[in-house]
Amino acid sequence: SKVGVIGVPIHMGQPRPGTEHGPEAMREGGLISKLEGLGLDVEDQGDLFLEKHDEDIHDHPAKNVKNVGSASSQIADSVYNTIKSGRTCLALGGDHSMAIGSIYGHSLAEPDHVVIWVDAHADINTPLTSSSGNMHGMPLSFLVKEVQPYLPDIPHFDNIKPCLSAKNIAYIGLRDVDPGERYIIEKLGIHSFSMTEVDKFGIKDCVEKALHAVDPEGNKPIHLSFDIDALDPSLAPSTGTPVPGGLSIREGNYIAEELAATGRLTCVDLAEVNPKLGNDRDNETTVRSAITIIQHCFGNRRQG
Ligand SMILES: CN[C@](CCCC[B-](O)(O)O)(CCN1CCCCC1)C(=O)O
Ligand SMILES: [Mn+2]
Ligand SMILES: [Mn+2]
Ligand SMILES: [Mn+2]
Repeated sequence: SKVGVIGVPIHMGQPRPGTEHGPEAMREGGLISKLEGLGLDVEDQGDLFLEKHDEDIHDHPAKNVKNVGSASSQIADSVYNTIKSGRTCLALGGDHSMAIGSIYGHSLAEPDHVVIWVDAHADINTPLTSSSGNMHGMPLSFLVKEVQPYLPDIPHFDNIKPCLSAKNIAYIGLRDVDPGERYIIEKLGIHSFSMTEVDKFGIKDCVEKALHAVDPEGNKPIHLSFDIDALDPSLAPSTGTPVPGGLSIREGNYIAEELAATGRLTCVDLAEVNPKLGNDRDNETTVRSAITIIQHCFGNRRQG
């Protein structure tokens, strides 16, 4: 099958420089040849050239809205075009604000797609519920229709429209959720399999329940937004917001294999790899984990 790889060198959604080097780190780790080794037709589109802007709004609760808004439009165009060309899209981050554009672009091509969000965090703060103002903690709030009444005006996001229903999202791996996010998740009934559920039910049941919850008929295109910090920090130390007690590589691989097995995985984000954090060994470990997850999203199976 055909894959289109897009580098998304964005870091403005969070304060720690380095996520803009995530795509190149994954390429240097051999990602493209490993995907080709799976027999895939891989088109590496290189990194998006994200326009740089001087921020013109300084009193907004969200930081860098102009740069993130501009990047989101560019990402959406690129993801849309990739999917419309008949390729599964692989978007390499870059911080998780990249998902605003990747999910919106996916929804333009496949309006009824569902989202599996694998992350230590819920990333659904609004600018008003966020205590940090960092937009990598907000992407889903920009996309979920039911949250819109709670959002303040957000300049520079005119091109991004809410495109998701709460019932079409499921979380796996949560273990650091802010109060405002918890309120939104409960109020909207967003399906959530935190590390508690992973421990309680095991990963097989969590994946099965998550998929059934968002797509009971098993016929919708799937968007996997995978934040590398979903994995245990021992597996992904080079990331900006690590939280102990994360997914094992076996659990991460299992999620990827099961989504791949549906044959409906249409867009994959791999977010929050920051090669500037930690030492070389930490970088290698993190990049290797990211590549392993991606390989299992695209057909590699532990059974052979
Ligand atoms: C949990 N929410 C955080 C982290 C967002 C992580 C984004 B991701 O893309 O990596 O998942 C953290 C907010 N906390 C900061 C420290 C004090 C308590 C709140 C936020 O800044 O909104
Ligand atoms: Mn920078
Ligand atoms: Mn996270
Ligand atoms: Mn995230």
